[in-house]
Amino acid sequence: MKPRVRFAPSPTGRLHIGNIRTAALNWLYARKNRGNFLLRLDDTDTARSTDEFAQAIRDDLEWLGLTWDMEARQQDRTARYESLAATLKAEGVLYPAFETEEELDRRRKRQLAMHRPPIYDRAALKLSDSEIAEKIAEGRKPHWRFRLPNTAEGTDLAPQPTLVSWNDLIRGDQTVDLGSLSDPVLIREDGTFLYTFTSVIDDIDFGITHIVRGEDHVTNTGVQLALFEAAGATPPAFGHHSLLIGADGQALSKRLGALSVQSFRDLGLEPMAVLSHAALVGTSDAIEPLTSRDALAEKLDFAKISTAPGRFDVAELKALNGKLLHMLDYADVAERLRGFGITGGEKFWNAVRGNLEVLSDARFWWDVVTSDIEPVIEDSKMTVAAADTLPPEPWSESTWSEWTAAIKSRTGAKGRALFHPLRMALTGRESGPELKALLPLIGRDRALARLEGKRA
Ligand SMILES: Nc1ncnc2c1ncn2[C@@H]1O[C@H](COP(=O)(O)OP(=O)(O)OP(=O)(O)O)[C@@H](O)[C@H]1O
Repeated sequence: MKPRVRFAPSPTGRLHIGNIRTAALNWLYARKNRGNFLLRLDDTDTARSTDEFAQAIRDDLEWLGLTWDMEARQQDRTARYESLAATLKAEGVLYPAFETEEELDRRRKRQLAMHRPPIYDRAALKLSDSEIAEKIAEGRKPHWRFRLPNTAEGTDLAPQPTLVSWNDLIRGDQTVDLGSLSDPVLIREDGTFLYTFTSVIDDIDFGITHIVRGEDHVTNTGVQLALFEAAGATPPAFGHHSLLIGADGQALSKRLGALSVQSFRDLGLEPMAVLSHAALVGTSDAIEPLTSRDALAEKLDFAKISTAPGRFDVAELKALNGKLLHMLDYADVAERLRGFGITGGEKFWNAVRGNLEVLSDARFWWDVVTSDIEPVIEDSKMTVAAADTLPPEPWSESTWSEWTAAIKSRTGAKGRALFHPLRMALTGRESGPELKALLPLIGRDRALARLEGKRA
């Protein structure tokens, strides 16, 4: 069966590199196995979800080339959630509870003081139908809890150790003890649904075959497996990857806006560099740039994903971007270079591509070869000799070695003493692209003037 996977962000902020890792692993899995990738916007939290964030998520995914075969928004599916909720309420799988946050907090503190685990005591399950009706008549609104299947015959309501296991695609055998958890609230007092519930219904309805997400969801998976069963559905396979943390160990959150895809776009980074980094960080593969999504998909192997948290350093991403640019052919970038006003063609691109961090850096070297710069004369004896021996045009890539051989025999200088003053005079910079490639692009008039210390 073809896999169907999904990426399910809440539209409550801009996607960060950790979210992108989840999106990339799912997308690449679908790609590798010729399956489908769904974008699901988990916007049941209406207070924090916005259309602007939803659109920004689409834009970021498109920029990365992570296209989707179908989109769903949870807000559009309320009728379906309500209908399944009604069934589960009638079956007693969902039950009403009326405690306030303060009351629950008091109980938790009491349990902790008695060295008991602070799990919900199921007091609401003891309410009779008439007590419930009375509270509702008083205008009180219930929230609804999922009765976890963790009691044994004849043990009343006391939770018993109840192990739920699955073979995780990434972490291997996993077990969650439903006996150690509170019955989760799935419907709030205002009637809105919580993620645990809506996510399962959507995964059933959309025929999701593999759920790949961050390990922040491992416990959730135990509960959701029980929910799949309560809804009479076969659960999909699950894989939980480690979370990414920032270089200084900080957690990432959409709400904080740190390390967002937008910030990478603003820096001028290439989508394939971001995608390569997102897919390979925290795996046993070296982080290297790949120029195509298909090549990245071929490399995907859940067995290679480490369970330790991955560290993300933007400096590494920038270095990766530089490596990627070095691999690109002129045809890949020609149009964008023209957009920067660069008309130097393939020769210029091949000369400078190894010295760029982001593509727009090419603009600087374009100015070096076509506009006036301030030369730096470090060693005038050397530059005078260089000006004297500068050969006539036409120039080629061999001009540089012929010319520097002539300067060397005239001055006796070699190595750095020979090359550094020439570089400083010709480019005004300590380092940069190979001069044998730059020199013909700079041209004789400009080179001569710069060697004479003139702005040219
Ligand atoms: N730091 C992270 N590293 C890797 N994956 C992550 C990270 N944070 C979230 N994810 C994954 O991103 C997907 C989308 O999750 P979600 O929308 O809840 O993101 P979030 O960043 O945790 O959001 P928020 O900060 O708004 O709660 C989930 O599958 C989640 O596991």
